[in-house]
Amino acid sequence: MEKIKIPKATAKRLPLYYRYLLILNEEGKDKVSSTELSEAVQVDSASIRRDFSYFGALGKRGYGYDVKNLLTFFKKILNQDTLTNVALIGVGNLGRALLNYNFKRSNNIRISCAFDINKKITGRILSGVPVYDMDDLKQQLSDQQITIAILTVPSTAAQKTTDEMVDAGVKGIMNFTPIRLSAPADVRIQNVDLATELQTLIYFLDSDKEN
Ligand SMILES: NC(=O)c1ccc[n+]([C@@H]2O[C@H](COP(=O)([O-])OP(=O)(O)OC[C@H]3O[C@@H](n4cnc5c(N)ncnc54)[C@H](O)[C@@H]3O)[C@@H](O)[C@H]2O)c1
Repeated sequence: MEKIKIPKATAKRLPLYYRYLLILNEEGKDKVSSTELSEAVQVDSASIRRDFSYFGALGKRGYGYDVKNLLTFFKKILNQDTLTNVALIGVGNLGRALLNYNFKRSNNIRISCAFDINKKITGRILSGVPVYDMDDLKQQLSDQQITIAILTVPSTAAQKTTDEMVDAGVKGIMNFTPIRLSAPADVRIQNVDLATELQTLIYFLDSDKEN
């Protein structure tokens, strides 16, 4: 499939659209208007129309969008036809919670291997996922062709493990540690920070009160 260059903000909204379209499809709905989509995913309809315009004329004026067509299209663009295997580094409190969470139910993502340095857990299978020693990182990632990893090690080990992951060919890191990692430019890092998200929420609630 031809790669379409789309703005980052649009790319972020794609999974939202996809999830809602799945629901509509399950309900047996054939078409959806941008207004209906807008209410469901909480994105203004002008943005929705603009987002969809990047993918060509998918909608017809006065008719709305064809749900099945859109689904087929998003499936391809989001790679939902293929299962993506990811690795988890650091099987502590947070790591175990993520292992327990079955990503596959809503997305085609699966944590297929985990790594740790703690000999008490390496060599075991937790929540159906084998936990390997960090010494096996390079070999396992290469064997399983994994280029995406979730990082849940203590902050003191964050940069060291990042260097190891980069050396093992990782190109995308979901970073749960509070450390701002340094990595080569071709490695994408997505930082996840509950505290910041909560602070944003508090900020919005406070400013709602003022208005
Ligand atoms: N982003 C968030 O919202 C959020 C929330 C909670 C925790 N965190 C962060 O997530 C990280 C993990 O937190 P936790 O509570 O699960 O910690 P934890 O101590 O329970 O688990 C860390 C695990 O990493 C392993 N580990 C240590 N050094 C390692 C290394 N060099 N290589 C591989 N594995 C190694 C440990 O053996 C342990 O199993 C911390 O950095 C914490 O600050 C982030």
